[in-house]
Amino acid sequence: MIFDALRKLRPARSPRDRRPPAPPRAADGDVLLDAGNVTKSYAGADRELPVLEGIDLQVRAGEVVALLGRSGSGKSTLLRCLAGLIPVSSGTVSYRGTPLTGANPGTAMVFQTFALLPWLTVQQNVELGLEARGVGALERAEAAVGAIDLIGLDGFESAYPKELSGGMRQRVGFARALVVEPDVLMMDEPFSALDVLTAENLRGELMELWESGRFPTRAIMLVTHNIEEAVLMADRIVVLGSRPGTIRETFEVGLERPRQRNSAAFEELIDRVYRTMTGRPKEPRVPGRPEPAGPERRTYTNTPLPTASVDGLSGLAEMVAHRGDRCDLADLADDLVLEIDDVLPLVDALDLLGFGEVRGDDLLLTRVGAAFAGADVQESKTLFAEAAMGAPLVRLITTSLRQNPSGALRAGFFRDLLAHHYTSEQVDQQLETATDWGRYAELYAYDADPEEYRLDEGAASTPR
Ligand SMILES: Nc1ncnc2c1ncn2[C@@H]1O[C@H](COP(=O)(O)OP(=O)(O)OP(=O)(O)O)[C@@H](O)[C@H]1O
Repeated sequence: MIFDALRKLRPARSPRDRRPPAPPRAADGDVLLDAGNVTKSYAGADRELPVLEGIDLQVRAGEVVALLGRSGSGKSTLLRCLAGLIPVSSGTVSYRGTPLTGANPGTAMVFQTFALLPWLTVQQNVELGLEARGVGALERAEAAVGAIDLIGLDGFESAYPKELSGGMRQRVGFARALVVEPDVLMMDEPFSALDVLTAENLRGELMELWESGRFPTRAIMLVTHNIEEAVLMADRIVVLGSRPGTIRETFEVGLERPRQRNSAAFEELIDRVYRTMTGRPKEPRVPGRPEPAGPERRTYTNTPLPTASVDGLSGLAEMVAHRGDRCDLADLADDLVLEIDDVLPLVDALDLLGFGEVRGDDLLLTRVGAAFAGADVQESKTLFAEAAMGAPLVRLITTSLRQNPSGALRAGFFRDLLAHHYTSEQVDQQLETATDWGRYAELYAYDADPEEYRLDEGAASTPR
């Protein structure tokens, strides 16, 4: 309503207004965004590291599309490619049939961290997007007031971000995106920095606006790591696999709005998505290389260490042991109010160590996993040392140290090896895990100064 009123009020465009004339309103089903065979790589130590591969995705008017995937699967990268904020490495992204050559004129972004300028008031922050497009002061002010009203911020126009709660700051983020009336509103984990109740409230208001038709956008794209949020909000859920990010599965939600969280259909869909995300990903296919005939040997290049501490994975193993060595993963995460992103690396770690495996919806402890969960500290260290030698990076560090006469090696040596295959953030994460695991297993010790691994004194008795 407010935006309708705003449209009527809108003064003639100022001569400085550099915005292209608004395209006609897209009809439901019209393709707004079209990604064709998109790949994206980032520069690594000596080559490009693939993040997205072979992405074909269309976003149509009238729909809410959620992108789900494990941490690092490339969700934000894909969103940024679609918004034209970063260029694709190959393939095309089109907006209303025209390939992008820069920022997408039909999108605006809401960020997890709000991205507000602290020295500007709410009103000035909201006007920013319009100012960049050369919109005149009067029109800017009126449009900002409309967006501020729509998103429930009226009364806060002259407040500075530091005076606002997290929820109100994110409302400013929404108003700033909506004020440009983008065809597609893009949201990168917009609720994940907010407390549960604030997130729930804002999510609900947003969906009410969307359903009421008062929203000035024709489609929404949402990046989230929260399966329930995706099922609550989206018409279509696209699940990305990792390394590189490919579309693993697409779910049509098809549930009536407002969605009933405790309906059987809602829960069934959550379970299906959960299963897709917890199931073992297929080994990444390298273009041009034939599929391996048998299971590929695990190496540090194809099997990264999950970001899971010994304490975390032991805790999960103990909880599964308490439930009879087998439990429904989604139920467990639900009972503990854990995000899937927190659980998955622990599950991956149990799997990599041979302590657990996922079958359908369930996580099972293996025989050795059950023994590990029930062991005293010394036994658990022995079992862990044996299992950790099956983790390629831990084995690499241990055998390299054993073969080095001094029994010591700079962390930089392993950092350099990993940098050929992983981004620097992933290298740091993996070395952190390898340090934690190796120390606990008493395979090796690590000195932060001068960043050096050395064989643990008790290493002679540890497995080869
Ligand atoms: N500018 C960059 N330069 C180099 N590597 C990058 C850059 N941006 C992202 N990456 C890497 O690309 C991979 C995908 O990152 P991206 O943020 O797109 O994933 P994501 O699925 O959104 O992850 P998360 O859920 O953790 O936010 C990660 O390994 C990340 O470290």
